[in-house]
Amino acid sequence: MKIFTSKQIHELDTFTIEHEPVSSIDLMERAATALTLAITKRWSQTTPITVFAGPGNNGGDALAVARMLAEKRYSVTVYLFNIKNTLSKDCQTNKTRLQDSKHVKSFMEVRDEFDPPLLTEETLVIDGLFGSGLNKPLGGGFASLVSYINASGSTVVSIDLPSGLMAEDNTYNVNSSIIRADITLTLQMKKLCMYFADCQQFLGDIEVLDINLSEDWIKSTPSPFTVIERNNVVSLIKKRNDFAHKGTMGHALIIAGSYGMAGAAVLATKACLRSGVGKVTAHIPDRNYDIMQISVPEAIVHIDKDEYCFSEPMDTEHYNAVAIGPGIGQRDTTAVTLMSQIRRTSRLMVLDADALNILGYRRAWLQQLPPGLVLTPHPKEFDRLDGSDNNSDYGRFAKAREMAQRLQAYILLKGHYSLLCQPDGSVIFNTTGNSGMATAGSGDVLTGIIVGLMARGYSQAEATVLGMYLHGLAGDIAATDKGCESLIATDIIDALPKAFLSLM
Ligand SMILES: NC(=O)C1=CN([C@@H]2O[C@H](COP(=O)(O)OP(=O)(O)OC[C@H]3O[C@@H](n4cnc5c(N)ncnc54)[C@H](OP(=O)(O)O)[C@@H]3O)[C@@H](O)[C@H]2O)[C@H](O)CC1
Ligand SMILES: [K+]
Repeated sequence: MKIFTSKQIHELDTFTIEHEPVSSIDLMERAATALTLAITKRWSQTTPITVFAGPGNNGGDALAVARMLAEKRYSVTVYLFNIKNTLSKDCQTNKTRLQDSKHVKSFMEVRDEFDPPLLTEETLVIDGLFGSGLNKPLGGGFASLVSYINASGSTVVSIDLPSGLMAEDNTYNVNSSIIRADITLTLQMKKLCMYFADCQQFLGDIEVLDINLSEDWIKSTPSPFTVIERNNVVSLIKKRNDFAHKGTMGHALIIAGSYGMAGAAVLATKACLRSGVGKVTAHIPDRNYDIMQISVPEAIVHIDKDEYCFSEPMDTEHYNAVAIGPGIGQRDTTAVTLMSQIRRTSRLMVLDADALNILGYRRAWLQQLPPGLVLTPHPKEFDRLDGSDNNSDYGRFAKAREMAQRLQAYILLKGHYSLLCQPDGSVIFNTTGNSGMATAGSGDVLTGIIVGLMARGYSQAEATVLGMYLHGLAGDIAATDKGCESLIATDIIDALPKAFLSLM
């Protein structure tokens, strides 16, 4: 599924109006009908409703919704903010239609002075101040109104977007000037900001309302940003050959787990074995030998000459894919060995955890990375690689996208919605997964899955897409059983079989 920018959605709007054809006011009426239905489904006629409408089409939607609710005998009070004395054409038409309707309890057009009405916990506020046409953070009277609504304790339904929230980049926005909605009823499709963790505080629950904008336009218009859907993943899954044996199903090498961090190696290795690969070799320091042999009898164990850490590069000819990083630590020996391992490895490679921290603390080395690597940073690891404290998820996303192009790497930025930035500039968002997966070892599991899939014959793009989807899906399956609070990384591994099966 594609994600479009607000500028593109505006074009989609115009295209639909021309080609369906439908008049712009009728399209607004369609949107308002869907919005009204979503509201009446949730709240009964006894709910007192206060509608705040802005001067653009978001406000037009709100006025139409107010009229429809009033006609359904809801008690509706409406404030239309027309500070500049200009309303969009459809907003103006809906103002007239509202004034002509006999059922609206009270309608007030605000030109300058505004005495905020009493809002209680019983009030349902419909926020139609600004939507996708917002062009800068709210200030002045609008910022005060937003703070007033947020402090009121009323339930807030936002139309299309919480007013004050930009559809894409909120890096320089002012949090106190953004509506904190309980529900956002967004039109036709989710906007980019809805995939970022730091915007969730404003959005509440999101419901997407289909208003039948042009399917043809949506199909034929490219977007660099997409969301993985189940059918994309199902079509990626390779069939196993009936005559397969372990020698033909790929051999993964996992370099992980310094002394004291054996668990990271164990988790990555187990997850790798559960991802369909033929064989897995774990390269670990001597001290972790028994732990690995006992914990994962299916693994082949290769011992480093150092008792405690990764200190000698491996010959990787015999492997199909290599993962380096979980729990390897950041000793200087390991750092130097990591670089020489990267240089001499011609196989598909995923770098995670300490491998990324080592690079993050020696950023000059980034220039030496070969193209085609898979990097799986969480936000802090990414910030180290990037050398800055990114203070917004959009900012981090934009930089990861740029870095993936610059390094020609596949950067899988982990988060509530993990996203994969590809060397060609495209970004794929993943929506499987849950907050229970924010737990130690979860990332090691993902690395194990990805290296297993690459060893099994998937390309970097396929393995990362399938890997992040499966990882999240296994986490969701595990959470139905264990709940989010108690979920641990091992539960994700244990749910991998069910996750695979659900896609077959
Ligand atoms: N395709 C769809 O999904 C449909 C969407 N609809 C609704 O339309 C809005 C978008 O409407 P638009 O008129 O483009 O924009 P807004 O209503 O969000 O806002 C425009 C007005 O807001 C003023 N503005 C912008 N930023 C600020 C600010 N920081 N402070 C004060 N005022 C601001 C702007 O004035 P300017 O003079 O700055 O241009 C405009 O007056 C979408 O969100 C949906 O709700 C359709 O109804 C159906 C199809
Ligand atoms: K809004």
